[in-house]
Amino acid sequence: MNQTSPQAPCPVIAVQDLAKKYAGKHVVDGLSFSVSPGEIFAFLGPNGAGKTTTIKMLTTLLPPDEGRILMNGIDLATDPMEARRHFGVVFQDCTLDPAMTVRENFWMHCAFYCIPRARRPERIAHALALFALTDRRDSIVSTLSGGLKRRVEIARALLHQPALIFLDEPTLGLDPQSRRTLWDHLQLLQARHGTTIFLTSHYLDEVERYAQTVAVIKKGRIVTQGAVAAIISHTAHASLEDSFLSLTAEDGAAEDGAAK
Ligand SMILES: Nc1ncnc2c1ncn2[C@@H]1O[C@H](COP(=O)(O)OP(=O)(O)OP(=O)(O)O)[C@@H](O)[C@H]1O
Repeated sequence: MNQTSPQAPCPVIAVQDLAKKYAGKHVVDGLSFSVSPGEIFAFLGPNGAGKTTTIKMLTTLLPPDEGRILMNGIDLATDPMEARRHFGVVFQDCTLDPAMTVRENFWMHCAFYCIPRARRPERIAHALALFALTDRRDSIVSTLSGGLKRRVEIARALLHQPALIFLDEPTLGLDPQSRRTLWDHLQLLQARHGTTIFLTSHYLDEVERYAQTVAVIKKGRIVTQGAVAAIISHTAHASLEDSFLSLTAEDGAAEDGAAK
């Protein structure tokens, strides 16, 4: 009998001992975790816990003070340009050009990522179809609703066909219908393309319903990580929200506890 166990898939993200200080105080303090291919991974924490700072380091926008980040095996410290081709990112603040059409915004992104001109129409058509935006392709972005803008931003972030997408609070500020539609599209993206989705959210009911794996941080440190069901069961609560509240309780001042 073959004694070798099946090889675990190479993580899309492998983070080891990541740290960042502001004004001499750690806001990210020795994070280690990995994200498997094709999963929806939710990175949770109270306000000010260090989620956005971590995403900025994972997306090469901020250099870590310590630690190592591998993306599909590529070391961000030594080859950030190559690593950038492997991910897309959508931050909380909209970065679309409001005066341009959806298609023009997509074209700009293709140009930025040096996608050959001949391939751009097909890529753009595919991204529009995946997020049910085809009939909005010639709309000026400023005329779109918040939910549509968010879908446009996510679809745009996929034009260079990244294996991984970072979404910082993707459903923040959207009405229930728009949130549900967005999740439907994210699930489609995961099912059809196997895209790994790394997100932050304060909507823990959504995370419980849609994510497979969760890491919870508090004051820059991981307090738990694992499968959603395992965390709920381990903490002996009825919901992820209850588990989260018990895991991050204490002084109740995570928001103000980190350096400003
Ligand atoms: N450029 C900066 N200079 C100094 N302190 C900063 C800077 N950016 C963030 N911080 C501080 O670092 C801490 C972590 O911030 P971060 O934005 O990463 O938290 P977060 O978990 O994303 O919070 P939220 O859920 O509110 O978005 C906070 O105390 C914040 O005030």
